[in-house]
Parts: sequence; structure tokens; C-alpha cells
Amino acid sequence: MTPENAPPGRWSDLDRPPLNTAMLRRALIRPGGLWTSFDVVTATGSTNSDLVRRSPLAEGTVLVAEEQTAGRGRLDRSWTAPPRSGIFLSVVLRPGPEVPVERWGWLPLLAGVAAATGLSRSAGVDTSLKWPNDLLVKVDGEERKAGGILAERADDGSVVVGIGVNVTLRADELPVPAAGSIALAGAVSTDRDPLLRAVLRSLEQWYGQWREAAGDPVLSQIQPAYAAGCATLGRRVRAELPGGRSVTGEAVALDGDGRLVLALADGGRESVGAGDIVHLRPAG
Ligand SMILES: Nc1ncnc2c1ncn2[C@@H]1O[C@H](COP(=O)(O)OP(=O)(O)OP(=O)(O)O)[C@@H](O)[C@H]1O
Ligand SMILES: O=C(O)CCCC[C@@H]1SC[C@@H]2NC(=O)N[C@@H]21
Repeated sequence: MTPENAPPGRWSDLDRPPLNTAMLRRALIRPGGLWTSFDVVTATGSTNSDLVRRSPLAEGTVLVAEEQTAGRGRLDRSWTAPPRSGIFLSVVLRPGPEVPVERWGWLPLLAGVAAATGLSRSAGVDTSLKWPNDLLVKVDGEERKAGGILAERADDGSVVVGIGVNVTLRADELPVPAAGSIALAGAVSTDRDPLLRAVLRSLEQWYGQWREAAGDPVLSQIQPAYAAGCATLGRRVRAELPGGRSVTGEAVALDGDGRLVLALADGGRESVGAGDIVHLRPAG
């Protein structure tokens, strides 16, 4: 479909070219590098579900979809991923015995740092992190969710890390009012090839650093990098926990396990883990 015969207000194939699989594969798979296979499918339900189902898979397997018809977020919430509108990918990671398993909880936070770093570098867009798994951008001065991370354990013990980023979505295409996109945040480029490459290169680099430091969040710089980019710290929030309980306080730090530390009104502190959070909302 060309721009001339595209229905008004709809995107055309020329506006949103397909990913260049061959070029990306050449650029990403390098001797001694993390990425071992790279595939792009036109459409699938969810790249995370696909890799979890196909386990065991080699570490460094990458699956990208141009469209997802049943994309998932945390707690099985749905993630909208229309054709060629973003970066929708999952990777297989297996930190192995050199990283104690209690540190694996850093993986989704690490992926958030990697995605934010890669996008900022490649699109020139300031990206921040809403703990635990959202990527935020500013659209007309307002924080909007432009991406998210979903990490899941596969049967063989590996971790499938999914990254979703809205790249070209226009204002009239946003799935929810709180959503945004790299394009709406004023990106210098919305070409998905260099963006995807930058995100995977950045993930390779942060993951390598973290693994070399045996998963230590400080030595690997993951904890300070996450804290520096985290829009949640310094704000008053209400953490909604399963069973209807909630904790309100100022988010003051990330602890050594990546939990969010809240300073409570009574002077106490409480840490909440990503796995416990149903919602994290601003508190007045
Ligand atoms: N393409 C998209 N862009 C932005 N947001 C989306 C998109 N698709 C779905 N969403 C929203 O993301 C949510 C899933 O993310 P998540 O589970 O992290 O919830 P959240 O609303 O971001 O969390 P919280 O309530 O803590 O802010 C969905 O419920 C939906 O509202
Ligand atoms: O916001 C969230 O809760 C996380 C969204 C994660 C979306 C990505 S898109 C690629 C991968 N496949 C999925 O089904 N989900 C992740």
C-alpha cells in the first residue's frame, strides 16, 4: 500500500518498513558474542510464550515479531503490539552457576536499564524507568509508558526476557491513554533497525558486565544505573499488594535484591518486591 492509496489516518507500508533481518543478524551475531540466533516472524501470539514453549533453547536465542496478537505484560495483562509499530522481542538468558540464583531477580531490571540506554543512545529520547518494569518517555511534558519488560522462567531453568517498545505509534493509535511512543517523544529517528540493534547491543553489554561480576548489582553498576534512571525514586507511591493490602510511602532506594524501599509515615521502612506488586500508583 502506498501513501497515495492508504486510507486516511492509517499508516502505510512505506511509513513502516519491515525489519531488515539479514542486516540485523549480521550485525548482532558475532564470534564470542551473546547472541547465537536471530529470527524475525511477521506475526505471533507472544514472543515470550514462543520461547518458553520451545525450551530448552540455546542461550542468546533472539525472537522478534513484527506484530503480536496476544502480547503479555506482567500478571498476564495484555500488551498491544500492532504490525511494525515497535520493537517486540524475547531472548533466552541462562546466567549459569557463576551467578547465584537469588540474584537472577535483577534480570528484568537489567533489561530495563539496557533498553533505556539503547533507546536514549539511538533515538535521542530521554527514557526513564518506572519500577519495576515500565519504560517511560515524556510526551508534551507528561510521563507516558512506551515500553515494558517481562521476564519468565522456562522449564529448563533459563530466563526468557521480553522487551516491548512502542516506536512509531501515533497519538490516535495508543492502546491506553497512559501510553506513549518513541515517535511521540520526539525521537531523532524512528527507524526500527538501528533501535533494535542498539537495544540488543546494550543488553549484551550490561548482561556481560553483570555476569562477570557474579550478578553483584553494585560491582556490575546495574543498581546505580537503575537508580539513576528510575522515575519512581523520590516520589510518594502506593504499592498495591495481593489480597487487597497496600503500602504507602516515599520510594527512597532499591535494596540489594532490587526491591523498592518505602519510607513510611511512622518512620519505618518496608521493601516491596516486583513479584508482590499488583499496581504501583502515585500517592497524593
Ligand atoms: N503498547 C502498549 N503501550 C503502553 N501500555 C500498554 C501497551 N499495551 C498494554 N499496555 C498497558 O500496560 C499494562 C501492562 O503493564 P503492567 O502489568 O506493568 O501494568 P502497569 O499498568 O504498567 O502497572 P502499574 O499499575 O503498576 O502502573 C496493561 O494493563 C495496559 O494497560
Ligand atoms: O508492561 C509490561 O507489563 C511488560 C510488557 C512486555 C511486552 C513484551 S513484547 C515482547 C514480549 N512478548 C510478550 O508477550 N511480552 C513481551
